[in-house]
Amino acid sequence: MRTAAVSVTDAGVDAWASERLGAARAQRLLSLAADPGVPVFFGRTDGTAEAGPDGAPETFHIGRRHVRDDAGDPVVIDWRAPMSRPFYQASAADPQGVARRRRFGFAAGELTSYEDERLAEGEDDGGAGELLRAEIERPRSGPMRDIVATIQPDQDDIVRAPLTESICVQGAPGTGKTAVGLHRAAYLLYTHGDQLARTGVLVVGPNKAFLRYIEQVLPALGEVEVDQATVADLTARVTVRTQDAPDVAVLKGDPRMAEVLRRALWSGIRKPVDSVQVSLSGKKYRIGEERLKRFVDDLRRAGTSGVDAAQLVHYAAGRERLAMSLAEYARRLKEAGGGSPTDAETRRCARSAEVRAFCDAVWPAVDAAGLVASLFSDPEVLARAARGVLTEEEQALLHWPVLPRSVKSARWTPADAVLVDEVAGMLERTPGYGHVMVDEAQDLSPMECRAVARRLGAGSLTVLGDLAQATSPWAAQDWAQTLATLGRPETTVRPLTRGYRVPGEVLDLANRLLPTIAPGLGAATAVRRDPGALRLRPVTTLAGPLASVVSELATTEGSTGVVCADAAVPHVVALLTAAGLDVAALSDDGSEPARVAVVPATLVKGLEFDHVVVVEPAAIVAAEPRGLHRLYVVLTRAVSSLVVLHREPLPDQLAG
Ligand SMILES: Nc1ncnc2c1ncn2[C@@H]1O[C@H](COP(=O)(O)OP(=O)(O)OP(=O)(O)O)[C@@H](O)[C@H]1O
Repeated sequence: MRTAAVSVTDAGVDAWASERLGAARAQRLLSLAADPGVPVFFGRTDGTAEAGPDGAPETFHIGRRHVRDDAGDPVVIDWRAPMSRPFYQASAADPQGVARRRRFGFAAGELTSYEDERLAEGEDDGGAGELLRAEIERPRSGPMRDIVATIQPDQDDIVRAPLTESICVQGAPGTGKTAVGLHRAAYLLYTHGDQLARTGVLVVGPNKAFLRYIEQVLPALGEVEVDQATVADLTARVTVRTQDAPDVAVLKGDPRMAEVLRRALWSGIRKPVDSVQVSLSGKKYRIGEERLKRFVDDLRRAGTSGVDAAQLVHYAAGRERLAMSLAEYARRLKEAGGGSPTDAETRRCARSAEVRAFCDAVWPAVDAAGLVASLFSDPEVLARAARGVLTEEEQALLHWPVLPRSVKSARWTPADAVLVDEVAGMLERTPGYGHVMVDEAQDLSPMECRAVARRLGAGSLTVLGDLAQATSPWAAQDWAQTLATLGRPETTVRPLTRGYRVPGEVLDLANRLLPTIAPGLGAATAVRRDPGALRLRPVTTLAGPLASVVSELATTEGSTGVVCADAAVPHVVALLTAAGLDVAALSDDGSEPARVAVVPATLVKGLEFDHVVVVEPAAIVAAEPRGLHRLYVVLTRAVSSLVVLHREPLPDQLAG
């Protein structure tokens, strides 16, 4: 196929055609470029004799993309094609026409092993084969890998759900939520490529370190047309310079703020107090006050009380339509007098100085950041918009203690940026994607959910998260509220319960926190156990034991994360560096993590390391209000081994 693409000859029709052909050929070659580290296929299904044509059993190889032979017949089937489905879904109980399933093991592009399940003879490994274990335990370096070779049936159900279906996946740590979400995006792009190429796919993640970690997965799957962003990226309309205190952040993330902003915006519209004279192709027409009032009222109603949110007239569009209403009215007057003004003349009238001046007076142009700044700067302005919605104490929390010299130079916070974006979304329609995937969704505030919902348009949603890992102060107790605020209240919540990442011994430890942090939420069951995976080490001094553990791990293949309370990061880096170890702190600028990385506890969510050393759990718990939730996240990052070093006693819940 590569040779055929290279040898496409340029018939030399014209320069434009040649250029297009060249671009198409380059694109095709890119899509055919093989990663030498991954095989052309990783699985095979042999059909039962009856299932094949002429009674002969059919054999399919399954791979990352389809491959044809010279005659154009398929030799490898794309994992996303309907024909590949039995590879993922067939079982001894429901063989789906598959007599034997074979999985291949590879290392550095070389075939190293294979594993068979003779489904026709009632034999299947229940998704716990050696190859799955080997794949999970393969040492990690760099970004996240795809799991196409070993997607499990419950995961596959989610990956292949129809595009129109919005899904919320509630899954314990390491159950494959992120992996499943990304594979779903790849599946949807494959299955509905034309539609999604127009509307796009958006992946929303918690921070840059996380996006960096997942960014390679989709290109590795052959999909490149996906935008990846944090909520901060999506709402970057003002320069964020500082953080809010937690109580202020909670208030600014509260959905009541949307009502306050809505009122503030639309209450800026004033009643016309006089008639207006407009000119249309050289003649002047007077429009009476009552008629002007009706124009304004009708448009305001269309902007504030539509039956369907999608039909609401945006503020800026309302302004344009008001100008057009005046011009159209003048046109009708002129026509009644026997004139026949053209569309261009009518539009010119709508842009005329008199009409502009009228619109500026009754329907003033609004700057989103300016509106939020005026609310925070002027208690009276805020009180008018917030009366009956926020208490006086709450209003007081929102006031800026020091007024900024300009809107631009204000000390905006991340929560403010979301509010500014909310206003911008009322001013003008925000372009929406055809599918939006939100990871770590348990941490979004209601106002952040609204920001994501604005990008959703008419599309569908994949929400991934774990209520037990909710560390933000506005954390929800259940998914209903989040899904409603994301604009898809009817979304079904699907649990994933098999833990792939974390060995059973480590998961058992972390699960002891669950009754306290998320009562009622089911614990995951680990697919693997390893007696050596967990070491709890009380110590009297930190420096020596830490250096010796880390230097021991540094000699192993794969990645090591030393996780500690954020404030302890410089100290831990200094201790390890003084011991001659090559370590670096992980930062949130999206740069590549070091092979041995010191990771602030608040940045570790969604990431994983072959080996994790947790330093002083009590300090991690003490650092924030939802510290036990944070500790649960921290304890569930290890693929192969977890060492816990502590001078202070472990939290009571962990003592088993
Ligand atoms: N079917 C699978 N085959 C092989 N590896 C898998 C499979 N499912 C998940 N994994 C691996 O398990 C690890 C955890 O997956 P992932 O990060 O998607 O979990 P998660 O549910 O998002 O976890 P968390 O909530 O802790 O962030 C990853 O290394 C992933 O590649």
